[in-house]
Amino acid sequence: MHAERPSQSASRGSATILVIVGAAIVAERKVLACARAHPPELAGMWEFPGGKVEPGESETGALVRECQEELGVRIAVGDRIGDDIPLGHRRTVLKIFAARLVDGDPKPLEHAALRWLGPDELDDVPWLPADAPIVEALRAGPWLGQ
Ligand SMILES: Nc1nc2c([nH]c(=O)n2[C@H]2C[C@H](O)[C@@H](COP(=O)(O)OP(=O)(O)OP(=O)(O)O)O2)c(=O)[nH]1
Repeated sequence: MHAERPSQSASRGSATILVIVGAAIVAERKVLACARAHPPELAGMWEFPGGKVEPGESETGALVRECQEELGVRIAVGDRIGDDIPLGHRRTVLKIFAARLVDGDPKPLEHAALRWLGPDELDDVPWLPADAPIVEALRAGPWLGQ
């Protein structure tokens, strides 16, 4: 037996990689998009709800916590959508998961606005640039009934 190698998603060399998780919450063939309220350089850009995975937290656990904090809903986390997306100059990676609502109606507790977008409406909002491959995967994939 070979010894198990350390997870490449958790570390590269000696430096820890910061993981940001986002939820593509789908209901009735629409996905929930959220307008950032802050910081000023990101305000008005749209994203998937989520945030940083805290030390000791699982990616799924972080996503459930962030959606509770940001939207006041309970979600069930499903499959990954797309690949890991490197973010900016830091050792940060974005991972998006499909999700569905289990309890509650999303409210913009931390965002400037929320919109449910069908497959023909995905270009109606200015997404954060890093989200472009995920938007394309949603447009082409099965999640919105395509
Ligand atoms: N949540 C989220 N963040 C994204 C997406 N696309 C993208 O580039 N980002 C970037 C924007 C931010 O630089 C970073 C997430 O930071 P954040 O401020 O939402 O994370 P957080 O809630 O844990 O942070 P904090 O305000 O509690 O410090 O990832 C996305 O679709 N969803």
